[in-house]
Amino acid sequence: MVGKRLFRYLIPHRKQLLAAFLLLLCATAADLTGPKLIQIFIDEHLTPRSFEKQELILLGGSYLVLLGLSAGLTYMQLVSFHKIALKIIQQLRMDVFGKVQHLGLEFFDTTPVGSLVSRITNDTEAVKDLFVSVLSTFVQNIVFLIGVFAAMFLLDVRLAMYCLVLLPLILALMQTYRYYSSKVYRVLRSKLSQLNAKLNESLQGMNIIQAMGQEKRLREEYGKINREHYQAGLQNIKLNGLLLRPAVDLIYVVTLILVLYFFGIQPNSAVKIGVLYAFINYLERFFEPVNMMMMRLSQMQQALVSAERVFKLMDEDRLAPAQQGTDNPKIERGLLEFKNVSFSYDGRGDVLKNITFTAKPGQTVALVGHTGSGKSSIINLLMRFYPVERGEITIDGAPLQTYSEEELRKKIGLVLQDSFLFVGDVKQNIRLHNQSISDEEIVEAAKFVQADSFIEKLPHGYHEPVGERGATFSSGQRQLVSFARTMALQPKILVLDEATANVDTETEEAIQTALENMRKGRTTIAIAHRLSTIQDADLILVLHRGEIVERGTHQELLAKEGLYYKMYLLQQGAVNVREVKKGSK
Ligand SMILES: Nc1ncnc2c1ncn2[C@@H]1O[C@H](COP(=O)(O)OP(=O)(O)OP(=O)(O)O)[C@@H](O)[C@H]1O
Repeated sequence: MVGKRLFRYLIPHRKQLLAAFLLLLCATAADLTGPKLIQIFIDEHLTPRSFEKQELILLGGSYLVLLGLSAGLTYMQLVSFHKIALKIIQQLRMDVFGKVQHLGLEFFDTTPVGSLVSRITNDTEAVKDLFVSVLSTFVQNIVFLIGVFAAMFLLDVRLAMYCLVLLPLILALMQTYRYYSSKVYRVLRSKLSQLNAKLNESLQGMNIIQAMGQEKRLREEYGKINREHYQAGLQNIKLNGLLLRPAVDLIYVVTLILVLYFFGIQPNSAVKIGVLYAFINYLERFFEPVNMMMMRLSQMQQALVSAERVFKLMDEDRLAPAQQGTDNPKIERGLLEFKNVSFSYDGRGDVLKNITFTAKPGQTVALVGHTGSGKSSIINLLMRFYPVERGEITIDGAPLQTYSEEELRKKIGLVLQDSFLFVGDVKQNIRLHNQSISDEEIVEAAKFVQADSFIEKLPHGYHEPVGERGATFSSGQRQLVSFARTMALQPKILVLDEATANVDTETEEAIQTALENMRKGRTTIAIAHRLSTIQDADLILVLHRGEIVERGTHQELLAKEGLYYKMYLLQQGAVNVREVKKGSK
């Protein structure tokens, strides 16, 4: 199964493969003719003591030419096989990377990032070995073996027939090795994956780890997996040590003794000494490729286990929800409706229950509620990160799932609490490699969200380098850059996960002004953690355990004296609220 799929990757390269194979044949033929020439030298010149100069020059010259030819052809075939192998692996990596990009967030919720990295890098690397060294070694050595056998038959049929018995013995040995080693390799690869996952977790959360003094615990956890990895590695080495070279060597020694006993040491042996020399030479050459193959068998097994893991990832069916139908509606106005939407991440408890609301074009709808009440889940569905299974979400009257990915991403701008910046510079982070956005539009977008003033002050302005995750920028600055990025696309609908905590007053003011500007004229769905920022919202939805328990404007909700009122009270302090209420009456 795995082998078949890997084989499919070879098909586009069949012509190059054939050429490499021919080169290999020629190289092997050149290599194998050597002992034959030496046999002629021993039997026809050395034993009868006939040293005809011209014949000897011819023989010696041919031997040298053969050596040169064999070296040249070997080089060429090696390069050819490696080229094919590298191309295949390049394709495999692209395929698996492409697949991962289309997986749904549902998949990422349950798969450690480190283990994915392990599959895309380590496992494909192991598969590369299969094509780079295993395949060429196997093809080469099988050809070599056939050549050795042919030469043996030409030399002495009887001797060669005896040696044929070796083949099933060696195949049985290979099979036994494969059976045991695949088990060990599976453990080994999964431990490596776990090591990477733990490493990733430790590096990602370094600030928290250091702040909470978790270094020792994580070191211990990492150490535990590392020990298990070592144990599996040790088992593997023992298996290799026992079944690979030593077992083959043993067969070789026994065969050698038998051949010498039956054909060599007998006083009136019918076999000539030159033939015996050449035969033993061939026998040695027979075991050379067998040993090579046995050594590669370990790599092959490792590669097959890795390929199995890579293909499992490629077969993953938790895909990101895709467009359905071919209507290709366009978002023109920004009318957004949730109709009786219920949702569960795990198919057990509902985290959203019967959510129904309408955001008219240009309106701001704010989502408020305690932590875990379902605010982000509403956004996750609206962004089509998860499929809507019960109820319906429509935009401008068309169901969400009928929109193309491109239309959704272009017309719905998302600003998350934790702004993610890519490695590159500020300008690239705003443009995100969208060539339809001009430099002027970038500056315009930055000005629009008040990011311009801080960017201008950076030593390299818009070309200021950005490191991984934008770690050298403050959270407020990251937020402003991500606002500019969103606004550069001029979205029709804005989805905001408000994050104004942890920024200085000046930046907060800039952010608030930016948000106000951004919301103008476009439908906005905003998660508000601080109720003071959404008082002017057209509709406020108060969520509690996945349900909308209250809805209305700020004043209406205060008048109700329900959950919103209590939340507001907590945030503002009791005295202020009473004043606010009095003022509103
Ligand atoms: N990816 C997920 N997989 C499974 N359950 C999830 C996932 N994300 C959230 N939940 C659960 O869904 C519920 C709603 O979470 P959600 O993130 O929507 O709340 P929230 O109101 O946005 O909270 P907060 O204000 O803390 O961000 C919670 O009980 C949470 O445990």
